[in-house]
Amino acid sequence: MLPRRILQARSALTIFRTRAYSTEARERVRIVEVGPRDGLQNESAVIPPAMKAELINRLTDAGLDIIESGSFVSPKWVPQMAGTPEVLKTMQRVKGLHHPVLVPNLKGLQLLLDLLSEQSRSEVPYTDEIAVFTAATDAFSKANTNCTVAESLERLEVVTKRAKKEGLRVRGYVSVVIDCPYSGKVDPVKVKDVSQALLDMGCYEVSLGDTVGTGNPTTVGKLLRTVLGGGIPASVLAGHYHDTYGMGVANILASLEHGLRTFDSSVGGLGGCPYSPGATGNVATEDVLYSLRGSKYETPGDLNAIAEVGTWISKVLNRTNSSRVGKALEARRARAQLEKERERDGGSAESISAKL
Ligand SMILES: CC(C)(COP(=O)([O-])OP(=O)([O-])OC[C@H]1O[C@@H](n2cnc3c(N)ncnc32)[C@H](O)[C@@H]1OP(=O)([O-])[O-])[C@@H](O)C(=O)NCCC(=O)NCCSC(=O)C[C@@](C)(O)CC(=O)[O-]
Repeated sequence: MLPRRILQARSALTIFRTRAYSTEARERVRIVEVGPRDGLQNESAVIPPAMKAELINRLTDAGLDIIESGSFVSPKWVPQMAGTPEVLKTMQRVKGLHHPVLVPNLKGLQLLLDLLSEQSRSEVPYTDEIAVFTAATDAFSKANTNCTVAESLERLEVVTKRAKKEGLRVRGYVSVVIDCPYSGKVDPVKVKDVSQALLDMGCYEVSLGDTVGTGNPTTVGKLLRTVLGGGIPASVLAGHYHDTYGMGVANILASLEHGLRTFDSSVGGLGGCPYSPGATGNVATEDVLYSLRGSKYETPGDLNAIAEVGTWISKVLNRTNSSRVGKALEARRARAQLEKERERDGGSAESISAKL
């Protein structure tokens, strides 16, 4: 990992380049980095707030501008997300960046508002955005938040209205948009109806969660045709695709064809879902960025720096890096390092291959 100052300079350069390119006809794709929330919530160990803040800082330094940073949910339900207030207080905050946090009910919102009220007006707020979440099936909704979809929508309407009154942006999630681990195939019409309900209550965007990660371009395409055909514009939709079957990138490319321009991803492919047994993490941020390299789409962040974060957090968590691109870049870095050592030490090509 490079020193933070160098990374900061590099991400400033990325931002500069991004601005420079913006006069050309490249279309901007928004990336919502969900590793520090969706990723870490699924680790068997409870991660200390300082390490979560460190992950967020490294992702910020690597040039990502929307980083989901925690949850105000019951610590009895998801102990891994306890300590979110400490995370928000200690992470570096940069004006203009967003750090959405998940809020399931009024109690969670009140805890967040109490925290925000500790700040002076001149400070960069701990966060300016919450994410509310529901599902397309009652079975998943009950497992995740102990209420039916209809009950959750009632609950979230109150939360959304109050949050907006307090000046917060509200993003919505619909889980299990393709398959539900408890009740099987999901009707796309149900996804459309729940998405519409979230938009009607004031969410600025709805993220469609293939929680189980069973979707492919055909099923995701069918879903999007139904949702878009129901009158919801692509500009208010995001794709949140778990990579269980390795279809995350393919589903994003298919979604781009349908007009979506916002995608959730997690560094190193961290994550899963505590209420979806067997589901793996989100599509890796590194894989998404690499898949769009050289295309007409412009993405935030420095791919190499993000890949370094993926390597670092995978080591810290003692898990395999799930990003194919991250692993390939790491192997390339290791090789370059060995070549540098050879040049320095005058070692032979054979000794390098032996080390590799
Ligand atoms: C919604 C509840 C709270 C209902 O859970 P409940 O048990 O019905 O709630 P309750 O109102 O009866 O309260 C039970 C206890 O929790 C406390 N409590 C109640 N609310 C809060 C709160 N906000 N923060 C802290 N504490 C809270 C409350 O005070 C009480 O404490 P006690 O009296 O027992 O000591 C619970 O089910 C819950 O927290 N669920 C969260 C589940 C979760 O975080 N899931 C993962 C995120 S969703 C996801 O990952 C999918 C997504 C978004 O990524 C998209 C995709 O991939 O599909």
